[in-house]
Amino acid sequence: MTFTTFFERLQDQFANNLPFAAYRNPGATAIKSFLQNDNTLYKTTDFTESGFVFAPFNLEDPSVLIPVDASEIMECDSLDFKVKKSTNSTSEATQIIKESSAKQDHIELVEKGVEAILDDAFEKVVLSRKEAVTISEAQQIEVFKKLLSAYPTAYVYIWFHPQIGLWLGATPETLLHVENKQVKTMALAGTQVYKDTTDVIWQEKELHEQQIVTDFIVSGLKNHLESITVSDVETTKAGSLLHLKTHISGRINSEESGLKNIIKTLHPTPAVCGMPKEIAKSFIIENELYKRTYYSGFLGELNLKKSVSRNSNRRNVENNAYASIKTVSNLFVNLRCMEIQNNEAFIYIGGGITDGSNPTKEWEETVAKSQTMKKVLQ
Ligand SMILES: C=C(O[C@@H]1C=C(C(=O)O)C=C[C@H]1O)C(=O)O
Repeated sequence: MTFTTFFERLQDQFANNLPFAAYRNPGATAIKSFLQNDNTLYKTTDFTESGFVFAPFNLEDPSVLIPVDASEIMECDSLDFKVKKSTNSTSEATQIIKESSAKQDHIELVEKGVEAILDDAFEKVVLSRKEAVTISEAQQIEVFKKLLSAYPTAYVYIWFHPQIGLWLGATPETLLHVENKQVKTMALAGTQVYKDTTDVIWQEKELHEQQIVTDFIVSGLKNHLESITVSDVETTKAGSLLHLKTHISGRINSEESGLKNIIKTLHPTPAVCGMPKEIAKSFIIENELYKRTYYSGFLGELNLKKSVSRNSNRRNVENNAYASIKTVSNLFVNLRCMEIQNNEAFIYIGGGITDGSNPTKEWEETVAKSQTMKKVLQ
């Protein structure tokens, strides 16, 4: 399908108020989409269903599914398109007024978090905020094109359900990649602004907050996986930011260790919640000044059947005999994202707090992270 037809179909789906998800995997050129045939709000009950899942931060709230069986699946290539530059409509004056109270509020929230850590309530907590930016209504699907163009190495998506809303993002963080029994994930944390090099020095605070994430993931996965491998920690670039990343992989060791149990063990990881998980989660729900809903939840392909041919040299007919079906889930953490309501975009941004956190610097980190979305709203 051509890029133009693909986007016309997305636009029609949106105009008809029908649910859809469109996305491009990190580093890929194909853009895929699920267009749901009806406007039902389907939910996953145990992550055994097949489709596109959109799950909240708090799994006590429902996870939405666009089922394979109720959808048309389309695909196009993103190689051949250019994005038009448009002018920014946000008034600087309004931005400044909104920012001054937002800054004070976030600093106070972080101070509260640091105090709780010093009181030994927990070791790490990720604290976040929501910021409104005025946009023109016509921009909605155009913003997705801009994200595709600006962030080739991120997982870029647009997701819509008439009963939930419109979300977009360009996230650097994989929650889980599962192919049959093979599982891959990552520990991503620690942030600094990219300044022309990835060869940078990391402070103790960042190394510590990222190590908490690695340790949590590895110890949780030990109950579900065998042959676990953990890479060295590396610096990775996400837009104009740098993070610390460790790759973790292994093989599911028993039938009981299904996707549901692995998701429940990992999500939300200390990259977006904290350590210990449940205490940090309660602190977030009680103290953040808004409800996260789907920010820092996860989304992506759930239990899709994909056929793989074992020998690409054979002719088509024989290929079929050699093809096997694998079950693939490709889930990403919903970060660097926004929710669009009419002519307002709500950007969601947060950062990891430990005993070494400086509240003003944490505010600045959220400002830097907000640029990932603001860049495509200008
Ligand atoms: C919470 C966010 O990002 C997470 C927190 C990070 C940090 O605290 O340094 C870095 C990457 C992400 O794991 C966000 O982007 O909103």
